[in-house]
Amino acid sequence: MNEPVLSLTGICKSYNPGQANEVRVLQSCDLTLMAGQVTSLVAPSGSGKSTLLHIAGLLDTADSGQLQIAGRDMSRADDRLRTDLRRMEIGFVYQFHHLLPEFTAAENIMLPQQAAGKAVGSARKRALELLDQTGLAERADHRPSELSGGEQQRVAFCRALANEPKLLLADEPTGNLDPETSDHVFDVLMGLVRSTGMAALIATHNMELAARMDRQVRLSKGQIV
Ligand SMILES: Nc1ncnc2c1ncn2[C@@H]1O[C@H](COP(=O)(O)OP(=O)(O)OP(=O)(O)O)[C@@H](O)[C@H]1O
Repeated sequence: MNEPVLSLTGICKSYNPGQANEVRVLQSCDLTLMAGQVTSLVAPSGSGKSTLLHIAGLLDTADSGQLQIAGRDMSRADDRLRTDLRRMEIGFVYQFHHLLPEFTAAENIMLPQQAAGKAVGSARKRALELLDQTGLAERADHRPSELSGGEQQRVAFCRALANEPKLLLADEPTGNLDPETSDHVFDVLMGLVRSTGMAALIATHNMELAARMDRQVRLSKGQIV
C-alpha cells in the first residue's frame, strides 16, 4: 500500500518558451503522492495549479523533469501509452461537472467503463453501486438537467472513480457549490476515496476543506512547498 502513485521530480513548464511573452509556470517542481493519501493543493490564482494538475493527469507535457505514475515512467511515454494510463489509472473531477447532458446519471458513469472495454451489464452494476454509495440510487435514470448542482457533482465523482483509478486529480471540485452543499459533497468524495485507497490531489481555495485532508501542499514560485 505504501508506494508512490504519483511522483513528479524537477518538473519545468513554460508557456511561449523563448519568446518575449514567456510565462515560466513550474520551475523544478517536486511532488510525491502515496497510495491512500489525500493531499490538498492550495495555490493563488495564476500560480500554476491547473498546469500542474494537467501535467500530472497526462493532459499536458512538461518541458523537462521526471513523471512516474503507478510505478511507470511516463516522462517519455508515447501518446498511446499516455491515453491508456489516463483512462485506466487516473480520475479527474473539475469545478464544473462536465456530464453529458443527453445521458442519464448511470449512463454517464458507464461510459468511461465501456470505453475501457467493460460489458454493459457490469458497467451498469458498478454505476449503480457508486450511485448508491453517494446517496443517489434513486437518481440513476435522471439526466443531469434533472439533478441539483450537488447531485451533478456527486455523479461526476462516481464517473471519475468508475474505473477504479489509482490517482484522483480534482480542480476545485466543490468550487461552484454553496458552503453547505460543498461540505456534504466533499464528505462524499472523501468517503469514496477512503473506500478505495487511491491517492488524491485536490486543489481548493477553501482552507477548511484543505485542513481536513491528510496533507496540505502549496504552490509558490513554481514549486511545491
Ligand atoms: N496556454 C497558455 N499560454 C500562455 N500562458 C498561459 C497558458 N495557460 C496558462 N498560462 C499562464 O500560466 C500561469 C498559470 O496558469 P494556470 O492555469 O496553471 O493557473 P492556476 O493556478 O490554475 O489559476 P486559477 O486558479 O486562476 O485557475 C498563468 O499566469 C496563466 O496566465
